[in-house]
Amino acid sequence: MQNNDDIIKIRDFNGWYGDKQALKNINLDFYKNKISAIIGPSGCGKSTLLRSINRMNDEIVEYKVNGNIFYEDKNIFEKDIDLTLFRKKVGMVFQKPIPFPMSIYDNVAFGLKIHGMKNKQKIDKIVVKSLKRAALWEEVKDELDKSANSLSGGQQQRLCIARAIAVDPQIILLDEPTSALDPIATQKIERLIEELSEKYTIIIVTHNLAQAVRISDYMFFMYQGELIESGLTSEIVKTPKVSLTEDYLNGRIG
Ligand SMILES: Nc1ncnc2c1ncn2[C@@H]1O[C@H](COP(=O)(O)OP(=O)(O)OP(=O)(O)O)[C@@H](O)[C@H]1O
Repeated sequence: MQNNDDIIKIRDFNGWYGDKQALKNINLDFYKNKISAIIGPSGCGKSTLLRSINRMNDEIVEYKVNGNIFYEDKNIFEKDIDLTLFRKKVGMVFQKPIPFPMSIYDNVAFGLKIHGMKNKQKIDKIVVKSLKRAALWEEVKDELDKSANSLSGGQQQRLCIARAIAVDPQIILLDEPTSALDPIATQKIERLIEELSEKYTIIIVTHNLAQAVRISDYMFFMYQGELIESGLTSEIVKTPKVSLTEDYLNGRIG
């Protein structure tokens, strides 16, 4: 793993919901322009870990952490961090595609306007580019003014990805992005994720082991709040070092 550039470093990291510890002494690196999959059985802490990376869990009052997460060597818990700017760089896509109740165009332009962009031509250009990158352009180019709610679930998820891309992130966090989608839409999103990794760092939480094996470069297997094993997906799948990982891969737990 040493030959890669790390973009996120997590060190001695713990997270609690009230008294319940959800993350236990997590230490790991996520690498630039790679697809990293966080896997493990339900309740093992995958989403909590993902939502800690862009401080999304700050919104949960009883959630407390200690330890450190570094984004490009800057501690994300430092007081002077500009959270809006930080989340622009570390975007997130959720399990259920939830477009804003507005047009397709406005959904993608939304973040740009929030961040103060006013030049209509520039916004138009980025909207088109983002929809193309999210592999949605061909399907929506003649109906940009239509409500985003008129799109199918798979199209809505690609729209949410376009919305995340529009503000020029470095990292895209995806929390079970295909679990509400049918197999064809899932396949499209998987192909898209692979394409996106050329430009972005992708961290995906999935309970779908086959999906993690198909698309990820690195795997992070969690169990009961702990990181049990991590490494190249191809190596972990072939020769897991820890028996718990082997049990999970063989469907004996989870
Ligand atoms: N808002 C919350 N308040 C209290 N406990 C929570 C909260 N969110 C998660 N937990 C608990 O923290 C633990 C880890 O949950 P988390 O959602 O991170 O797991 P997960 O691996 O993503 O699970 P799943 O695959 O089912 O989504 C679980 O025991 C869960 O019940």
